[in-house]
Amino acid sequence: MNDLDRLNQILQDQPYIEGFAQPSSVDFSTRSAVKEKDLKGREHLERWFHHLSSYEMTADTVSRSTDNFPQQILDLLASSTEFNSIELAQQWKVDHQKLIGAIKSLLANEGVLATKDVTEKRLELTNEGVQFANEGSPEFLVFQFVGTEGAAQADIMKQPFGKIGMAKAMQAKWVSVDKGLVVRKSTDVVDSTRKFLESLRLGEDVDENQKKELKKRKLISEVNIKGLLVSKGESFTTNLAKQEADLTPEMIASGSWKDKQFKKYNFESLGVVPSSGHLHPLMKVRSEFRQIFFSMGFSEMATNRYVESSFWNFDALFQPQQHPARDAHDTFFVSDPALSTKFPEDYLERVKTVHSQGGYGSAGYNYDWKIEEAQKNVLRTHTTAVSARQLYQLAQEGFRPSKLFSIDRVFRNETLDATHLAEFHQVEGVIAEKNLSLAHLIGVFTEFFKKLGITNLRFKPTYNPYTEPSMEIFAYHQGLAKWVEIGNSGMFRPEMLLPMGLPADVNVAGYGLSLERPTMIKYGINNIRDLFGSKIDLDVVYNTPICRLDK
Ligand SMILES: N[C@@H](Cc1ccccc1)C(=O)O
Repeated sequence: MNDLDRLNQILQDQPYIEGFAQPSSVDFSTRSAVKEKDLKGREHLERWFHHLSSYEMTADTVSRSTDNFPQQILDLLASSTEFNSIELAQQWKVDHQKLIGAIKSLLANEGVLATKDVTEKRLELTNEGVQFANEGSPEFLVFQFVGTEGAAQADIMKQPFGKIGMAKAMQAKWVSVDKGLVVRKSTDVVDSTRKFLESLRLGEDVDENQKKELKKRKLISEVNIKGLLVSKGESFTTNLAKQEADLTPEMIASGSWKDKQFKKYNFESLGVVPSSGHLHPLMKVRSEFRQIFFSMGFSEMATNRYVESSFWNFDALFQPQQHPARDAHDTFFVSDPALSTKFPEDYLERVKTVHSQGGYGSAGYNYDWKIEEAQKNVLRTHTTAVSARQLYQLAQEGFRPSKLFSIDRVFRNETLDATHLAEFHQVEGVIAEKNLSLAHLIGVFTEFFKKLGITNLRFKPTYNPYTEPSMEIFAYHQGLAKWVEIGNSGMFRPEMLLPMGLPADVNVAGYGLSLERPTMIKYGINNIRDLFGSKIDLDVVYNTPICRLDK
């Protein structure tokens, strides 16, 4: 009889072996299973052949498939009164927790099972116990190491098992030492420590004295295992009807609900996490900035104008028309509508004059200022365009001391990299006050950044077309251990303010910073493209904390 015939014979004699899905027909030449859907092909077959050749064909020697656990449990109960889950797990050689899971799933069917909690004391191998069971006890390793030739005690001591192993092997009289040389005293020894550990691991019992010794060596410890004593419930069945989770309109219409079994409500189960909106990290930091501005008496400017004329974005800010920032390399020009047509006429005239001829004590730039250039629409390159409109407005309404801020998007035609995007957010503050000095501005910064937790500021002179003097603001970054630029600032030039109609003794200080940089620092994000833009991972948005505990 060849293997295939043997297998088929067995299948005929014993059509069902617990825990095994059985192949109904086997193509031996390819060793693959055919016709049986729930066979995991080759792997399963291999277990069959292994089984055929090495064991008696009894259910107990087959390690159980967990596929149909609940049904296996019902079948077992049908022919017995009760079982203890801990013992059954051992008998079936399956993970106790998996068995408990299957029992719990059956408990969802009311009355099928009855259970009682049981606790059993078990001996479990400690980590060291597991190691000894796997690799051998240290005393045995020493015995092996010594070999028939003997070994230097110093060499043994260098081994990880050396110290304990030596002591135990001496005690057991397996080895002896003479002038630093360790030799075997016995020819044949048995690593009983390992054997006992292996037995305990398999759930077999060992002699009480041995247990005591292993406990003393901290190789095993007693643990309480919680299990279930399971018996038939008042409506026990081996044939579970599928339980419906939902009562559907169709069931009501057809009346089929009357014959259905419904799952019990589980009031213990956790609810579905409600889905809700999440603030983007940038918006979280923006709201922090807003609160700081509000607490310092600032009011917010309207920033709902992404498309701005060059006039407000550049000209009103005394930025000459040939300035490189106005180049298409740096600025996005809008093609439709390409031009703005409405400007305050006399103000536009005054801006033209201050650029081309000077005035208010300034020599101007002395060039041919063209309205066509000022009309060109751009995506605003800074929120200072918003500030310019607002300051002009302030002059029209009649000057009053004002503290204004804005936080919104700006656009620059940049090469994208880890720290640059073509659109980002600016945080901008503007303070208009009579006889305001640079000292006031520094005072405002100090206060503003203190509220952000940044106390160490330095200033460096810089150039902006619209401010004089201008300063870059630096802060010491503990993490990077260096000074990093955090903002740009300055006192707006009279060439910008006086044409607007602001009184001559009014000074206006302004400062700007990006929203992205502090957000990246606060949330530990290294690449700006992880924070903003089309490639952002939505999980970043879902998972960033509302509240951070900054150091
Ligand atoms: N607009 C400047 C910031 C700034 C605002 C106000 C005054 C001075 C500088 C920038 O884009 O960096």
